[in-house]
Amino acid sequence: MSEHITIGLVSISDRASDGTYEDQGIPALREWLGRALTSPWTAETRLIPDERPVIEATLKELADNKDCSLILTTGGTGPAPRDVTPEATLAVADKEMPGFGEEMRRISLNFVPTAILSRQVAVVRGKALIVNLPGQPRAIRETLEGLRDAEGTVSHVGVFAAIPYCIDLIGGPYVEADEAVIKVFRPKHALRPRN
Ligand SMILES: Nc1ncnc2c1ncn2[C@@H]1O[C@H](COP(=O)(O)OP(=O)(O)OP(=O)(O)O)[C@@H](O)[C@H]1O
Ligand SMILES: Nc1nc2c(c(=O)[nH]1)N[C@H]1C(S)=C(S)[C@@H](COP(=O)(O)O)O[C@H]1N2
Repeated sequence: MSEHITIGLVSISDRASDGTYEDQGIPALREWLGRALTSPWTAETRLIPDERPVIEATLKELADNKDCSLILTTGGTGPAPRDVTPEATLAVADKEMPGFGEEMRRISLNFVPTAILSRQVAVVRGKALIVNLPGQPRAIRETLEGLRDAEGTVSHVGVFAAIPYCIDLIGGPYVEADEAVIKVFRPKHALRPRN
C-alpha cells in the first residue's frame, strides 16, 4: 500500500552555493532517505544561499507547485546574523509543529552540547510538512534516525518516526520505511496492510 512521495531537499549554505566548498547537505539527505524509505520517492533538490526571500520563494515553489509532501532543509538554523532559515520557514507556515524542533534538539544534545544553538522549526504549509535540519551534514542522520547504543539498539528515537503519520494527516501519500533504519509509528487505526 506504499505510495510515491516527492520530497524537497533544500541545502541552505552561502559557501556551498557559491562553490567555496562542495555541498554535502543534499547528498547526505539523499543517502539517508535512500536507506530509510521503502516507498518509491523522487527528490526536488535546491542549493541556495542564506537569503530569506530566496528561502521563502523556494519553500513556496516546492510546496505549492512541485507537489512536495515533505520538504527537508539543512543549514542556517544557528544564531549567526545570516542564519535565517527558521524565520523564512515560519513566514510561509500555515501551522507550526513545535514538537519536531524540541525533539531534534533533545536528540542532538546526545551528540553535541551546542545542539541548543539550533533554532530549527517544522511547519505545515498546505499539504507539505517542512522540517529544518542543522547544517552539519552528520546532523541529518542524527536527528532523523536518532541514537543507538553500542549494541545498535535505538536508545533515542529519531523524528522521522513521526513524519509519515504527519503526512497522512495533512492529506499526503502513505509512506513506509525500513524498520532496520527507522521504525515508523502510526496508531493502529491508521495502519494499512503491507505490500
Ligand atoms: N551544505 C553544506 N555542505 C557541507 N558542509 C556544510 C554545509 N552546510 C554546513 N556545513 C558545515 O557545517 C558547518 C556549520 O553550518 P552552518 O550552516 O552554520 O554554516 P555557516 O558557517 O553559516 O556557513 P555557510 O552558510 O556558508 O555554509 C559549516 O561551517 C560547514 O563546515
Ligand atoms: N544533531 C546535531 N545537531 C546539531 C549539530 C550537530 O553537529 N549535530 N551542530 C549544532 C551547531 S554547532 C549549531 S551552530 C546549530 C546550528 O547549525 P546550522 O546553522 O548549521 O543550522 O546546530 C546544532 N545542532
